[in-house]
Amino acid sequence: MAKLFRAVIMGPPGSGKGTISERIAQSFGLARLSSGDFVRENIAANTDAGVLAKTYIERGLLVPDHVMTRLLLPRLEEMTRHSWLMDGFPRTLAQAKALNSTCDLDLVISLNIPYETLKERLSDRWIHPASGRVYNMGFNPPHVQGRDDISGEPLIQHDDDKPEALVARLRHYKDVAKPIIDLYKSKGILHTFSGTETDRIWPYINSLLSTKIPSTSQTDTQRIPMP
Ligand SMILES: Nc1ncnc2c1ncn2[C@H]1C[C@H](O)[C@@H](COP(=O)(O)OP(=O)(O)OP(=O)(O)O)O1
Ligand SMILES: Nc1nc2c(ncn2[C@@H]2O[C@H](COP(=O)(O)OP(=O)(O)O)[C@@H](O)[C@H]2O)c(=O)[nH]1
Repeated sequence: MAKLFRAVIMGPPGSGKGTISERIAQSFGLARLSSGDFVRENIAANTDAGVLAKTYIERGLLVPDHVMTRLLLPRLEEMTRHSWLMDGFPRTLAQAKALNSTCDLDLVISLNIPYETLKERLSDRWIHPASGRVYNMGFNPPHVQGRDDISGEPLIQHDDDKPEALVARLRHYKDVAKPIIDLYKSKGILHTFSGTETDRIWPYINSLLSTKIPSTSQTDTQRIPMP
């Protein structure tokens, strides 16, 4: 069996984690895992962790570490035979340490995008909540305005994507991400990509990953459902 590959993508809100994860999943056939999707699925399914998580998200807070690890680590342990890319976890040093004790990461991608760019992108971000598909009215608009391309269902905007919420979110990201980035740097697995356009960053990520994992066909792409 080919060696398994485990990676994490980090970056502030709007930095392109979701967009780039999707491209990586399509090009390299990794399972794409999103902590935000897991949280939302657990809320929708009314699991114990989901009910608890909802009380924090409603107040605009991050979900506490012990709830996140209870939600995610068992899923990762089930994925012993998959290569995967995780978006949105770890978001704190405690989460990074918990992840460390579950698996060995091969690579961490960190996106470094200027504030003005993040602000512009997020004010124009539209999401299909059920699938997590993300659109931008300029960069990748839906075929029909306000509707998801695949399901035709309505798109929504998150309140915390509004500029007034963004400054606080970015400050928070910088504070909590620094020790995580330092940890991965010290392990020699951190790769940082800077720029204002995903299409210009993507070729560098693509060529880095090409040296680490073999390309597979797009049909191998999977979005992992809830257990
Ligand atoms: N690792 C985590 N730790 C704590 N809370 C989390 C974590 N991942 C997700 N959550 C919670 C809080 C988030 O506001 C919510 C949705 O997450 P997510 O989909 O990643 O959206 P987001 O809007 O916070 O991130 P981004 O804008 O960077 O895509 O779920
Ligand atoms: N204009 C523009 N928008 C982009 C670019 N890359 C991503 N986006 C959009 O910016 C928003 C944030 O991207 P997303 O992948 O959701 O970032 P995340 O919050 O880090 O997961 C989405 O609406 C994307 O469609 C880019 O290069 N240019």
